[in-house]
Amino acid sequence: MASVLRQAARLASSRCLTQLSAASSTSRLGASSYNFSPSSRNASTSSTIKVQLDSNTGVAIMMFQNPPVNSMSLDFMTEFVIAWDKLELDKSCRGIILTSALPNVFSAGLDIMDMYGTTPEHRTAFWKALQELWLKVYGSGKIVVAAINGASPAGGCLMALSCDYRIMIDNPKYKIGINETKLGIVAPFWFKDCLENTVGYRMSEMSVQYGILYNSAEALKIGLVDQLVPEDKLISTATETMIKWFAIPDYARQISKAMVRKATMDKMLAGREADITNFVTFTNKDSIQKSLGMYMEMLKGRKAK
Ligand SMILES: CCCCC/C=C\CCCC/C=C/C(=O)SCCNC(=O)CCNC(=O)[C@H](O)C(C)(C)COP(=O)(O)OP(=O)(O)OC[C@H]1O[C@@H](n2cnc3c(N)ncnc32)[C@H](O)[C@@H]1OP(=O)(O)O
Repeated sequence: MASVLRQAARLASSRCLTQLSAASSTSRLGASSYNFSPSSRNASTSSTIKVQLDSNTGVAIMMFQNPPVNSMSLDFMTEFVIAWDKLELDKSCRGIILTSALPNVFSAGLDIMDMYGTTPEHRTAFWKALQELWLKVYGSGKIVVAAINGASPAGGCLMALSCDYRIMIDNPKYKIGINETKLGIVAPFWFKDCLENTVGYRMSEMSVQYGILYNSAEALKIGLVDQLVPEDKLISTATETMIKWFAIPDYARQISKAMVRKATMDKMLAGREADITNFVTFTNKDSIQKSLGMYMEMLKGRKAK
């Protein structure tokens, strides 16, 4: 155990968890001191990411607004990481709620148009941006809660899986899951690892092969999300949940989080270059380009009906 703790302490000062100790101001706020007065809100906005930080509570809400479906394009992910870095450096921020500013969709996942018909250079930058985003969110010392207010397939699901807690609107029309095989593509190992860490080996084995998208009740049943709430209670529940987590001393929680996530993080960090090469090589294939093209056609055709 002592060696695990030493390792975790080393991790806490490593590249991906540099924010851990910086944010370790122990339990400044308990639930009783919660005050969400509008005057205490800081707002910062890029074109696709909107951030509201309440410096009284330490809760930041990061909203995706990349219409029509919050697809994770290179531009979106770049803006996400810039906004994320600002929050990480802000000591008044102890937790981040991820949600969508658009109706009916949390995120449609990776922007297919960034993978379809683009150059290898573009796809390299695209994949690096995705790795960066994931490393930041998954490796954050802050408490991160996903408030899932709509569809959340593939990359959208990965984003939710990278959080500490997932709350979803209780509505059967909203689906979440790792559905890549349905597009004729393969989710990389770290998508699969995040799913497996959350729902277990057997469930992820079925899930990634079939490319299953679960409705909200099914997602709760398998543990893909932690809680379902009515739409009008989503943000208040996410905020209250966050305040409860704030009662745990930051440093102890952060070290514990780092210990639990270390193996998954290390695997990605060690395989980062190979993962980029795999992605670019895989998406260079004619058959994969054809699958992506057909999927886009299907999406557009569905709309035309
Ligand atoms: C062996 C080694 C392997 C290494 C790795 C190699 C391979 C690559 C792995 C890549 C991992 C991929 C991850 C992904 O995230 S892939 C994306 C998966 N996403 C989806 O399947 C979602 C598709 N979209 C939908 O199901 C729906 O759009 C919706 C999110 C449920 C919303 O439905 P609705 O409100 O009805 O909107 P529309 O369907 O009408 O869509 C509106 C417009 O948005 C366009 N759209 C939708 N999704 C995407 C997307 N992901 N990227 C780009 N564009 C998207 C859609 O075509 C419509 O466009 P239009 O208005 O111009 O017609």
